[in-house]
Amino acid sequence: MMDIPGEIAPEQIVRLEHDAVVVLDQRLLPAERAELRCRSAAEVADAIRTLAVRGAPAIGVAAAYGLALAASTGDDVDAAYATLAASRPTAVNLRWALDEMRPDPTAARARRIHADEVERCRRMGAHAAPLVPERARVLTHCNAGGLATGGYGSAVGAIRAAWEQGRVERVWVDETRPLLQGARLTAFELETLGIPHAVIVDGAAASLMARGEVDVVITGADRIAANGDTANKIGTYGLAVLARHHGIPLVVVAPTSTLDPAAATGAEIPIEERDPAEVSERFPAWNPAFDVTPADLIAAIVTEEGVHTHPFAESLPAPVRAR
Ligand SMILES: CSC[C@H]1O[C@H](OP(=O)(O)O)[C@H](O)[C@@H]1O
Repeated sequence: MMDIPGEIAPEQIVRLEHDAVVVLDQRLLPAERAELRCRSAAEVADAIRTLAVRGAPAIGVAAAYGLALAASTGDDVDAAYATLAASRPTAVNLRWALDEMRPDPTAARARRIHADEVERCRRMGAHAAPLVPERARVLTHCNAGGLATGGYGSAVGAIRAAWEQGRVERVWVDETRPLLQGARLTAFELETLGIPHAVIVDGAAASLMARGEVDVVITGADRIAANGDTANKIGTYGLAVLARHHGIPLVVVAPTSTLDPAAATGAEIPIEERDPAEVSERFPAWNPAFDVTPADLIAAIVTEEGVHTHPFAESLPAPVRAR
């Protein structure tokens, strides 16, 4: 794999030290690179809740480190588990990672979970790249890069792998209101990777598609139900409807730690509602952080196990077990 100058290493995104879980504070990127030291599971939960660390796999990894920290400092592990599990409701990776850690809440197991998530991203990138047409103009939403997965990235990992195969002409980056994960984080990562890109306001995606400027839409996910219904950042469903209208494939890239076989359909996926002040300091607002895209609007779901197509209830693999 090519080393990319300036790429943020997995241990810079989130790591466990002897007395703290250290996260790169993504709220300050790209203007400032500052670390946040979380000295308890409660402080890790706060970092997840405030999106200092965010992205489904990355919050799972941070929670795994938080449980290992609690165990190493003699704190009540069950209480730490509950505190971390309650930090954000939608990304199933959070509960998956905590469940993987619970029988053996050690630093070594948490680090294994982190390393495995990054390796899954590399495998997903390799599976997804051939789905990207030659000279593709790719549209992506929110941030599903290394910052969101603890390294390499899921949707951005797929874009990176396709770029390295010469398949990408440019990337349209939805700014992704209200917290601008696209404009702040995805654009930053693509700049670091040297991949041509342009930030657009979320409302511009429709016109780009109508002008024939988009060949494929690639996103990450926060929870995928057994039938393939997919929860992702708010606005993804609208993109899916637009893509279907314009005959453009939507490809979801997510590790098996994002699969939730206990949710039969998207109706069972809890959707986080965040502080309306993130949308408007002055006026009333409604601020759901995610929406659900029905499986029939998704062309393919790519996990580290491969490319899965309809019917997803039969093609999706079981969630992975930590090694
Ligand atoms: C690869 S998971 C990224 C996923 O998480 C983001 O949400 P948030 O920034 O609120 O954690 C968004 O839904 C991304 O697609």
